[in-house]
Amino acid sequence: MSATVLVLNSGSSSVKFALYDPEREQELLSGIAERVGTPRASATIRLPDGERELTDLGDGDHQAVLSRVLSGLGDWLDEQGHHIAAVGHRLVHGGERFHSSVVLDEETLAAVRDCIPLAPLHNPANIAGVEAAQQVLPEVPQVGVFDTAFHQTMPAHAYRYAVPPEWYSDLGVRRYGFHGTSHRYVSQRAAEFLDRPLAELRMITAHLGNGCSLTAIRDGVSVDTSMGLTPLEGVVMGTRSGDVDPGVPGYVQDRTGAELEQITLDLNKRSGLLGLSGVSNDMREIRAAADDGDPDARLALEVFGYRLAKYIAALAVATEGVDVLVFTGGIGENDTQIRAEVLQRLGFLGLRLDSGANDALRGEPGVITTEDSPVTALVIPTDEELVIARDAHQLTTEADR
Ligand SMILES: Nc1ncnc2c1ncn2[C@@H]1O[C@H](COP(=O)(O)OP(=O)(O)O)[C@@H](O)[C@H]1O
Ligand SMILES: CC(=O)OP(=O)(O)O
Ligand SMILES: [Mg+2]
Repeated sequence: MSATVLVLNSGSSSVKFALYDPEREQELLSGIAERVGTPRASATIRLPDGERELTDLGDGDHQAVLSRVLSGLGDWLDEQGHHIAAVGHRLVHGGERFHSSVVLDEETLAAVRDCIPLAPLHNPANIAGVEAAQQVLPEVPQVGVFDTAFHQTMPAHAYRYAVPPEWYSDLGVRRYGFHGTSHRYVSQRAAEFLDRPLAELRMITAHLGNGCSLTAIRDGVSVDTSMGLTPLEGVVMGTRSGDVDPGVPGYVQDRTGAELEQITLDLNKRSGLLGLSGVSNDMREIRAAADDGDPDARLALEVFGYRLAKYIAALAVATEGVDVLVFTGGIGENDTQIRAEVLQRLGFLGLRLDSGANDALRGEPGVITTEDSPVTALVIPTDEELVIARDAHQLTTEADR
């Protein structure tokens, strides 16, 4: 029987999962469950020989979904001679407590629960995933891999906000940063790709997916990042506003009488590319609309690109100059136009676009600047699930080594 690692990314309405062979670092299957928490929940498992649809997931909660997915996989696992030796969970917020991944026992899980107020939109669903896995696979160790952990190296001048001191001391109001698993992975892969020691590179990584964030990396560690207390701060995202004047929610409340909760939801779900374009939160659809001449879609793209370049230049202060700029995430890996625009705007920092190389690169690693460019920009596909599988494997086999 070969030991595999199940990776779970449990959101409030969807659960993404993947199964890895940790020794070969190979993904064996992946899948997604949608409309989780409703009786209409469904799941798709992508196996090497095709897709399998699972419906009839009971009441559709995290436990029912996971239990059905595992029973649906049972035969296949047996046939292949695989068993699940560990489960790795994406956990969004680990507060100041977690600087690295951790085996989830009663004590550590309680500490993750303590972080719920910091991430009320993410942590409860993540924890529901852990509890479901504990129920369904009671003998199997569970590991938590935090979005925030990689950023715990930031200096105080980068993570403190200029707000009343008890907001920090009593409430934990500070910059935490997110997508750390992705920033950590692509920074290491970029150094390997360039065959240079990571510790010597002043690097900025741009994770551009549905959520978007940038990280300044020096000596291989995060020294600043664009997301803050929550994943709402920073650059423009699919549905999130990124930075706005902190006076905006109060102003909107005064003018409309809307509840703060609703305004926060609007900033998270009805803003960003979706809010500006009025078309979609999906970059491909916005591009298509802009190509058809839609002025709002064009403006959305301009704001997105401008704000991205502006933020990269700001983070160059944290790295004290830039050697390497990395693009990743669905947009960073595939959208050649946004990469070209950002590089053109940042020409003054020493980025020289190689248009041919850039246009040719979609979803694969590669350099997109010219050979004489003082700063190297490259594309590195991210793989958060692989990192979670690696960490889960390492932490659960360490004791045997
Ligand atoms: N070929 C493409 N061209 C431009 N954008 C793309 C392309 N493929 C995916 N994207 C964009 O990537 C974003 C999703 O990124 P992804 O990393 O998959 O998201 P998530 O954060 O959910 O993991 C969407 O805006 C999508 O439109
Ligand atoms: C924390 C965060 O922004 O995650 P995502 O990009 O998956 O929404
Ligand atoms: Mg992704």
